[in-house]
Amino acid sequence: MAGQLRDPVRHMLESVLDDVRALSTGAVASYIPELAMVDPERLGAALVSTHGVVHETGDSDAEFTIQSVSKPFVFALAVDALGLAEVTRHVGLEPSGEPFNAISLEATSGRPLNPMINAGAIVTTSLMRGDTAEEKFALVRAGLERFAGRDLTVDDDVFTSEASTGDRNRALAYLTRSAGTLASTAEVATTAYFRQCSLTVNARDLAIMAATLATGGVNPVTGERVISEDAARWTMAVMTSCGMYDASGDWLVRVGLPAKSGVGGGIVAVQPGQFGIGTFSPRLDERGNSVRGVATLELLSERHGLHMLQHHGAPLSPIASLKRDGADTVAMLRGEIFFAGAEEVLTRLSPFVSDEGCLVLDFSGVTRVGDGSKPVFATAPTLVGLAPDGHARVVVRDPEGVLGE
Ligand SMILES: NC(=O)CC[C@H](N)C(=O)O
Repeated sequence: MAGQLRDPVRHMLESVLDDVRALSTGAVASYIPELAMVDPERLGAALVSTHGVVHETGDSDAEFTIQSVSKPFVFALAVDALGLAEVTRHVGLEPSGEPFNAISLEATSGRPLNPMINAGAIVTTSLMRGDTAEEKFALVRAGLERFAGRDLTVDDDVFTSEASTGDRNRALAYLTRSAGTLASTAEVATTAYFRQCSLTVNARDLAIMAATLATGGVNPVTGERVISEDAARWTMAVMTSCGMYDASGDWLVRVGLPAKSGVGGGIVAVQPGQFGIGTFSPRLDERGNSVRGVATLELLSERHGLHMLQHHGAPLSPIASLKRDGADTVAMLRGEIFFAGAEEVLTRLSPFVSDEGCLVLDFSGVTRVGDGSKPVFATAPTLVGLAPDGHARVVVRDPEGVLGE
Protein backbone atom coordinates (compact mmCIF):
# COMPACT_ATOMS: atom_id res chain seq x y z
CA MET A 1 0.00 0.00 0.00
CA ALA A 2 2.79 2.40 0.89
CA GLY A 3 4.35 1.73 -2.53
CA GLN A 4 1.06 2.47 -4.23
CA LEU A 5 0.77 5.77 -2.43
CA ARG A 6 4.33 6.70 -3.26
CA ASP A 7 3.68 6.27 -6.97
CA PRO A 8 0.02 5.87 -7.90
CA VAL A 9 0.91 6.09 -11.59
CA ARG A 10 3.26 3.15 -11.25
CA HIS A 11 0.44 1.29 -9.54
CA MET A 12 -1.84 2.15 -12.44
CA LEU A 13 0.71 0.77 -14.93
CA GLU A 14 1.24 -2.29 -12.77
CA SER A 15 -2.43 -3.15 -12.68
CA VAL A 16 -2.63 -2.91 -16.49
CA LEU A 17 0.42 -5.19 -16.85
CA ASP A 18 -1.20 -7.65 -14.44
CA ASP A 19 -4.24 -7.75 -16.71
CA VAL A 20 -2.30 -8.40 -19.92
CA ARG A 21 0.39 -10.70 -18.48
CA ALA A 22 -1.56 -13.89 -19.19
CA LEU A 23 -1.83 -13.16 -22.93
CA SER A 24 0.29 -15.80 -24.59
CA THR A 25 -0.56 -15.40 -28.27
CA GLY A 26 1.95 -14.27 -30.86
CA ALA A 27 5.56 -15.28 -31.33
CA VAL A 28 8.93 -13.65 -30.86
CA ALA A 29 10.59 -12.49 -34.08
CA SER A 30 12.61 -15.36 -35.48
CA TYR A 31 14.18 -14.02 -38.67
CA ILE A 32 17.49 -13.86 -36.79
CA PRO A 33 18.62 -16.17 -33.97
CA GLU A 34 19.35 -13.36 -31.50
CA LEU A 35 15.71 -12.23 -31.52
CA ALA A 36 14.40 -15.78 -31.38
CA MET A 37 16.41 -16.28 -28.18
CA VAL A 38 14.85 -13.51 -26.07
CA ASP A 39 12.74 -14.44 -23.05
CA PRO A 40 9.16 -14.19 -24.40
CA GLU A 41 7.72 -13.58 -20.91
CA ARG A 42 9.44 -10.22 -20.40
CA LEU A 43 6.92 -7.45 -19.80
CA GLY A 44 7.73 -3.88 -18.88
CA ALA A 45 6.21 -0.42 -19.14
CA ALA A 46 7.19 3.14 -18.32
CA LEU A 47 5.44 6.48 -18.49
CA VAL A 48 7.33 9.78 -18.41
CA SER A 49 5.56 13.10 -17.91
CA THR A 50 6.52 16.31 -19.66
CA HIS A 51 7.90 17.38 -16.27
CA GLY A 52 10.41 14.56 -16.55
CA VAL A 53 8.93 12.33 -13.85
CA VAL A 54 9.57 8.65 -14.61
CA HIS A 55 7.03 5.98 -13.60
CA GLU A 56 8.04 2.44 -14.45
CA THR A 57 7.13 -1.11 -13.66
CA GLY A 58 7.77 -4.75 -14.58
CA ASP A 59 10.82 -5.37 -16.76
CA SER A 60 11.27 -1.68 -17.55
CA ASP A 61 15.05 -2.15 -17.25
CA ALA A 62 15.26 -5.12 -19.62
CA GLU A 63 17.25 -4.26 -22.74
CA PHE A 64 16.17 -5.13 -26.25
CA THR A 65 16.99 -3.86 -29.72
CA ILE A 66 15.11 -0.76 -30.77
CA GLN A 67 14.47 -1.99 -34.34
CA SER A 68 11.70 0.00 -36.04
CA VAL A 69 10.98 2.13 -32.99
CA SER A 70 14.05 4.06 -34.16
CA LYS A 71 12.26 5.14 -37.35
CA PRO A 72 10.25 8.13 -36.08
CA PHE A 73 13.24 9.46 -34.16
CA VAL A 74 15.55 9.30 -37.18
CA PHE A 75 12.79 10.93 -39.24
CA ALA A 76 12.64 13.64 -36.55
CA LEU A 77 16.40 14.20 -36.84
CA ALA A 78 16.14 14.36 -40.64
CA VAL A 79 13.30 16.91 -40.75
CA ASP A 80 14.96 18.90 -38.00
CA ALA A 81 18.20 19.11 -39.97
CA LEU A 82 16.88 19.37 -43.53
CA GLY A 83 13.31 20.65 -43.26
CA LEU A 84 10.11 18.94 -44.35
CA ALA A 85 10.34 20.00 -47.99
CA GLU A 86 13.73 18.36 -48.54
CA VAL A 87 12.88 15.17 -46.65
CA THR A 88 9.60 14.74 -48.53
CA ARG A 89 11.43 14.96 -51.84
CA HIS A 90 12.81 11.57 -50.79
CA VAL A 91 10.03 9.93 -48.78
CA GLY A 92 6.24 10.33 -48.69
CA LEU A 93 3.82 10.84 -45.80
CA GLU A 94 1.02 8.45 -46.77
CA PRO A 95 0.02 5.34 -44.83
CA SER A 96 0.88 2.33 -46.96
CA GLY A 97 -1.66 -0.13 -45.55
CA GLU A 98 1.04 -2.70 -46.18
CA PRO A 99 3.44 -4.74 -44.05
CA PHE A 100 6.60 -3.05 -42.75
CA ASN A 101 8.92 -4.70 -45.26
CA ALA A 102 6.69 -4.22 -48.32
CA ILE A 103 8.15 -3.16 -51.67
CA SER A 104 6.21 0.03 -51.38
CA LEU A 105 7.17 2.88 -53.71
CA GLU A 106 4.96 5.57 -55.22
CA ALA A 107 4.52 4.92 -58.91
CA THR A 108 5.38 8.36 -60.23
CA SER A 109 7.91 9.77 -57.76
CA GLY A 110 9.60 6.53 -56.73
CA ARG A 111 9.42 7.64 -53.09
CA PRO A 112 8.68 5.09 -50.38
CA LEU A 113 5.18 5.78 -49.10
CA ASN A 114 6.24 6.83 -45.62
CA PRO A 115 9.23 6.83 -43.25
CA MET A 116 7.73 4.28 -40.81
CA ILE A 117 8.10 1.29 -43.15
CA ASN A 118 11.51 -0.16 -43.97
CA ALA A 119 11.82 1.35 -47.46
CA GLY A 120 11.13 4.84 -46.12
CA ALA A 121 13.26 4.39 -43.03
CA ILE A 122 16.28 3.32 -45.08
CA VAL A 123 15.86 6.45 -47.18
CA THR A 124 15.54 8.59 -44.03
CA THR A 125 18.77 7.12 -42.66
CA SER A 126 20.49 7.82 -45.99
CA LEU A 127 19.60 11.50 -45.50
CA MET A 128 21.83 11.80 -42.43
CA ARG A 129 24.88 13.95 -43.17
CA GLY A 130 28.16 12.25 -44.10
CA ASP A 131 29.38 10.01 -46.88
CA THR A 132 30.04 6.79 -45.02
CA ALA A 133 27.81 4.45 -43.02
CA GLU A 134 29.95 5.27 -39.97
CA GLU A 135 29.33 9.00 -40.30
CA LYS A 136 25.60 8.58 -40.86
CA PHE A 137 25.23 6.10 -38.03
CA ALA A 138 27.23 8.35 -35.68
CA LEU A 139 24.60 11.07 -36.20
CA VAL A 140 21.74 8.61 -35.74
CA ARG A 141 23.22 7.30 -32.54
CA ALA A 142 24.07 10.73 -31.12
CA GLY A 143 20.53 11.90 -31.94
CA LEU A 144 18.84 8.88 -30.36
CA GLU A 145 21.06 9.30 -27.30
CA ARG A 146 19.81 12.85 -26.89
CA PHE A 147 16.23 11.59 -27.15
CA ALA A 148 16.93 8.91 -24.52
CA GLY A 149 19.18 11.07 -22.35
CA ARG A 150 21.89 8.42 -22.07
CA ASP A 151 24.54 6.55 -24.06
CA LEU A 152 23.18 3.70 -26.16
CA THR A 153 25.16 0.70 -27.35
CA VAL A 154 24.85 -1.48 -30.42
CA ASP A 155 24.14 -5.17 -29.98
CA ASP A 156 26.89 -6.42 -32.29
CA ASP A 157 25.44 -9.91 -32.64
CA VAL A 158 22.11 -8.51 -33.74
CA PHE A 159 23.89 -6.16 -36.13
CA THR A 160 25.89 -9.00 -37.68
CA SER A 161 22.74 -11.07 -38.11
CA GLU A 162 20.72 -8.16 -39.50
CA ALA A 163 23.49 -7.50 -42.00
CA SER A 164 23.84 -11.12 -43.05
CA THR A 165 20.09 -11.71 -43.47
CA GLY A 166 19.12 -8.24 -44.71
CA ASP A 167 18.77 -8.90 -48.43
CA ARG A 168 15.18 -7.74 -48.56
CA ASN A 169 16.22 -4.44 -46.98
CA ARG A 170 19.10 -4.22 -49.48
CA ALA A 171 16.59 -4.83 -52.27
CA LEU A 172 14.50 -1.94 -50.94
CA ALA A 173 17.60 0.25 -50.82
CA TYR A 174 18.58 -0.61 -54.41
CA LEU A 175 15.04 0.10 -55.60
CA THR A 176 14.97 3.50 -53.95
CA ARG A 177 18.47 4.16 -55.27
CA SER A 178 17.36 3.40 -58.82
CA ALA A 179 14.29 5.60 -58.34
CA GLY A 180 16.62 8.42 -57.29
CA THR A 181 15.25 8.83 -53.76
CA LEU A 182 18.06 7.22 -51.74
CA ALA A 183 20.64 9.82 -50.72
CA SER A 184 23.65 7.44 -50.57
CA THR A 185 24.68 4.10 -51.99
CA ALA A 186 22.50 1.16 -50.98
CA GLU A 187 25.36 -0.34 -48.98
CA VAL A 188 25.99 2.83 -46.95
CA ALA A 189 22.28 3.28 -46.19
CA THR A 190 21.61 -0.31 -45.16
CA THR A 191 24.75 -0.64 -43.06
CA ALA A 192 23.79 2.48 -41.11
CA TYR A 193 20.17 1.27 -40.92
CA PHE A 194 21.13 -2.20 -39.61
CA ARG A 195 23.23 -0.55 -36.88
CA GLN A 196 20.39 1.79 -36.06
CA CYS A 197 18.00 -1.19 -35.63
CA SER A 198 20.57 -2.91 -33.38
CA LEU A 199 20.82 -0.13 -30.78
CA THR A 200 19.67 -1.43 -27.42
CA VAL A 201 17.14 0.37 -25.23
CA ASN A 202 14.72 -0.43 -22.42
CA ALA A 203 11.09 0.59 -21.87
CA ARG A 204 12.17 3.57 -19.76
CA ASP A 205 14.37 4.88 -22.60
CA LEU A 206 11.44 4.60 -24.98
CA ALA A 207 9.17 6.49 -22.59
CA ILE A 208 11.73 9.32 -22.28
CA MET A 209 12.17 9.41 -26.06
CA ALA A 210 8.40 9.60 -26.50
CA ALA A 211 8.11 12.26 -23.79
CA THR A 212 10.68 14.31 -25.75
CA LEU A 213 8.19 14.39 -28.62
CA ALA A 214 5.35 15.15 -26.19
CA THR A 215 7.12 18.31 -24.98
CA GLY A 216 7.62 19.53 -28.52
CA GLY A 217 11.26 18.44 -28.73
CA VAL A 218 12.82 19.04 -25.31
CA ASN A 219 13.99 15.98 -23.36
CA PRO A 220 12.09 16.52 -20.09
CA VAL A 221 14.65 14.60 -18.04
CA THR A 222 17.86 16.25 -19.30
CA GLY A 223 16.25 19.58 -20.25
CA GLU A 224 18.05 19.50 -23.60
CA ARG A 225 16.27 20.63 -26.77
CA VAL A 226 16.74 17.74 -29.19
CA ILE A 227 14.63 18.86 -32.17
CA SER A 228 12.42 21.81 -33.07
CA GLU A 229 8.72 22.01 -32.21
CA ASP A 230 7.88 21.69 -35.90
CA ALA A 231 9.97 18.52 -36.23
CA ALA A 232 8.26 17.02 -33.15
CA ARG A 233 4.79 17.81 -34.51
CA TRP A 234 5.56 16.40 -37.97
CA THR A 235 6.98 13.25 -36.38
CA MET A 236 3.94 12.66 -34.16
CA ALA A 237 1.72 13.22 -37.20
CA VAL A 238 3.51 10.50 -39.19
CA MET A 239 3.38 8.18 -36.18
CA THR A 240 -0.37 8.80 -36.00
CA SER A 241 -1.02 7.89 -39.63
CA CYS A 242 1.65 5.23 -40.23
CA GLY A 243 3.26 4.10 -36.95
CA MET A 244 1.58 0.72 -36.60
CA TYR A 245 2.00 -0.35 -40.25
CA ASP A 246 -1.15 -1.92 -41.66
CA ALA A 247 -2.79 -1.76 -38.21
CA SER A 248 -2.51 2.05 -38.04
CA GLY A 249 -6.19 2.81 -38.72
CA ASP A 250 -7.41 0.29 -36.18
CA TRP A 251 -4.89 1.59 -33.64
CA LEU A 252 -5.98 5.18 -34.13
CA VAL A 253 -9.58 4.27 -33.32
CA ARG A 254 -8.85 1.96 -30.40
CA VAL A 255 -5.86 3.64 -28.72
CA GLY A 256 -5.68 7.07 -30.30
CA LEU A 257 -2.05 7.88 -29.53
CA PRO A 258 0.80 8.50 -32.00
CA ALA A 259 2.91 5.35 -31.71
CA LYS A 260 5.59 3.17 -33.24
CA SER A 261 6.36 -0.49 -32.81
CA GLY A 262 9.43 -2.60 -33.49
CA VAL A 263 10.09 -6.32 -33.96
CA GLY A 264 12.28 -6.30 -30.84
CA GLY A 265 9.00 -6.05 -28.88
CA GLY A 266 9.10 -2.36 -28.05
CA ILE A 267 6.35 0.22 -28.61
CA VAL A 268 6.46 3.97 -28.02
CA ALA A 269 3.31 6.04 -27.66
CA VAL A 270 2.91 9.77 -27.11
CA GLN A 271 0.15 11.88 -25.65
CA PRO A 272 1.15 15.26 -27.13
CA GLY A 273 1.75 17.85 -24.45
CA GLN A 274 1.27 15.30 -21.67
CA PHE A 275 3.51 12.23 -21.56
CA GLY A 276 5.37 9.46 -23.34
CA ILE A 277 4.95 5.71 -22.82
CA GLY A 278 7.32 2.85 -23.59
CA THR A 279 6.36 -0.83 -23.45
CA PHE A 280 8.31 -4.02 -23.94
CA SER A 281 6.99 -7.53 -24.55
CA PRO A 282 8.64 -9.66 -27.26
CA ARG A 283 5.79 -11.78 -28.63
CA LEU A 284 4.49 -10.21 -31.87
CA ASP A 285 1.23 -10.46 -33.75
CA GLU A 286 1.14 -11.23 -37.47
CA ARG A 287 1.80 -7.57 -38.28
CA GLY A 288 4.94 -7.42 -36.20
CA ASN A 289 3.42 -5.44 -33.31
CA SER A 290 3.95 -6.63 -29.72
CA VAL A 291 0.78 -8.43 -28.60
CA ARG A 292 0.95 -7.47 -24.94
CA GLY A 293 2.34 -4.01 -25.76
CA VAL A 294 -0.71 -3.31 -27.91
CA ALA A 295 -2.99 -4.73 -25.20
CA THR A 296 -1.26 -2.61 -22.53
CA LEU A 297 -1.76 0.58 -24.51
CA GLU A 298 -5.34 -0.29 -25.42
CA LEU A 299 -6.19 -0.89 -21.79
CA LEU A 300 -4.36 2.20 -20.52
CA SER A 301 -6.07 4.37 -23.11
CA GLU A 302 -9.52 2.96 -22.38
CA ARG A 303 -9.22 2.92 -18.60
CA HIS A 304 -7.73 6.38 -18.23
CA GLY A 305 -9.28 8.23 -21.18
CA LEU A 306 -6.00 8.78 -23.05
CA HIS A 307 -7.32 8.82 -26.63
CA MET A 308 -6.11 12.09 -28.12
CA LEU A 309 -9.56 12.76 -29.58
CA GLN A 310 -11.29 12.08 -26.27
CA HIS A 311 -13.98 14.69 -25.60
CA HIS A 312 -13.25 16.32 -22.26
CA GLY A 313 -16.45 18.35 -21.94
CA ALA A 314 -16.99 22.04 -22.65
CA PRO A 315 -13.86 24.00 -21.73
CA LEU A 316 -13.95 26.54 -18.94
CA SER A 317 -14.90 29.94 -20.33
CA PRO A 318 -11.90 32.28 -20.54
CA ILE A 319 -14.18 35.12 -19.36
CA ALA A 320 -14.03 34.92 -15.55
CA SER A 321 -16.15 38.00 -14.95
CA LEU A 322 -17.64 40.99 -16.72
CA LYS A 323 -18.22 44.19 -14.70
CA ARG A 324 -19.37 47.69 -15.41
CA ASP A 325 -17.06 50.41 -14.20
CA GLY A 326 -18.82 53.69 -14.95
CA ALA A 327 -19.12 53.84 -18.72
CA ASP A 328 -16.47 51.09 -19.13
CA THR A 329 -16.85 47.31 -19.21
CA VAL A 330 -14.06 45.29 -17.62
CA ALA A 331 -13.62 41.65 -18.68
CA MET A 332 -11.37 39.62 -16.41
CA LEU A 333 -9.93 36.81 -18.51
CA ARG A 334 -8.41 33.59 -17.18
CA GLY A 335 -6.58 30.37 -17.94
CA GLU A 336 -5.19 29.30 -21.27
CA ILE A 337 -6.58 30.97 -24.36
CA PHE A 338 -6.20 29.23 -27.69
CA PHE A 339 -8.19 29.64 -30.88
CA ALA A 340 -11.61 28.66 -29.49
CA GLY A 341 -11.09 30.75 -26.34
CA ALA A 342 -10.08 33.75 -28.43
CA GLU A 343 -13.15 33.22 -30.60
CA GLU A 344 -15.35 33.19 -27.48
CA VAL A 345 -13.77 36.31 -25.99
CA LEU A 346 -14.01 38.29 -29.20
CA THR A 347 -17.53 37.17 -30.11
CA ARG A 348 -19.09 37.53 -26.67
CA LEU A 349 -17.43 40.82 -25.87
CA SER A 350 -17.74 42.65 -29.18
CA PRO A 351 -21.25 43.98 -28.28
CA PHE A 352 -19.59 45.86 -25.40
CA VAL A 353 -17.40 47.89 -27.73
CA SER A 354 -19.00 51.31 -28.04
CA ASP A 355 -18.30 55.01 -28.46
CA GLU A 356 -19.30 55.75 -24.86
CA GLY A 357 -16.88 53.81 -22.65
CA CYS A 358 -14.09 51.38 -23.31
CA LEU A 359 -13.97 47.60 -23.18
CA VAL A 360 -11.07 46.57 -20.95
CA LEU A 361 -9.60 43.13 -21.63
CA ASP A 362 -7.68 42.22 -18.48
CA PHE A 363 -5.19 39.39 -19.05
CA SER A 364 -3.76 39.31 -15.51
CA GLY A 365 -5.44 35.93 -14.81
CA VAL A 366 -4.37 34.44 -18.13
CA THR A 367 -1.55 31.91 -17.98
CA ARG A 368 -1.00 31.50 -21.70
CA VAL A 369 -2.23 32.72 -25.07
CA GLY A 370 -1.73 30.57 -28.17
CA ASP A 371 0.78 32.03 -30.62
CA GLY A 372 -1.87 32.23 -33.33
CA SER A 373 -4.22 34.24 -31.09
CA LYS A 374 -1.73 36.76 -29.68
CA PRO A 375 -1.79 39.15 -32.64
CA VAL A 376 -5.60 39.13 -32.69
CA PHE A 377 -5.71 40.51 -29.14
CA ALA A 378 -2.65 42.68 -29.45
CA THR A 379 -4.02 44.49 -32.50
CA ALA A 380 -7.65 44.71 -31.30
CA PRO A 381 -7.34 48.30 -29.96
CA THR A 382 -5.91 49.50 -33.28
CA LEU A 383 -8.41 47.57 -35.34
CA VAL A 384 -11.36 48.92 -33.39
CA GLY A 385 -9.93 52.43 -33.43
CA LEU A 386 -10.75 55.43 -31.29
CA ALA A 387 -14.17 56.77 -30.38
CA PRO A 388 -15.15 60.20 -31.90
CA ASP A 389 -14.00 61.98 -28.71
CA GLY A 390 -10.54 60.37 -29.05
CA HIS A 391 -10.72 57.77 -26.24
CA ALA A 392 -9.79 54.15 -26.83
CA ARG A 393 -12.69 51.77 -27.41
CA VAL A 394 -10.68 48.70 -26.43
CA VAL A 395 -7.93 48.64 -23.82
CA VAL A 396 -5.70 45.60 -23.22
CA ARG A 397 -4.23 45.12 -19.75
CA ASP A 398 -1.42 42.57 -19.85
CA PRO A 399 0.75 42.94 -16.72
CA GLU A 400 2.46 39.55 -17.18
CA GLY A 401 3.13 40.06 -20.88
CA VAL A 402 1.28 36.89 -21.97
CA LEU A 403 0.57 38.54 -25.32
CA GLY A 404 4.29 39.01 -26.04
CA GLU A 405 5.53 42.21 -27.68
N1 LIG B 1 9.53 -3.83 -37.92
C1 LIG B 1 10.80 -3.80 -37.58
O1 LIG B 1 11.14 -3.58 -36.42
C2 LIG B 1 11.76 -4.12 -38.69
C3 LIG B 1 13.20 -3.94 -38.29
C4 LIG B 1 14.05 -5.02 -38.87
N2 LIG B 1 15.42 -4.87 -38.47
C5 LIG B 1 13.97 -4.98 -40.39
O2 LIG B 1 14.49 -4.08 -40.96
O3 LIG B 1 13.38 -5.86 -40.99
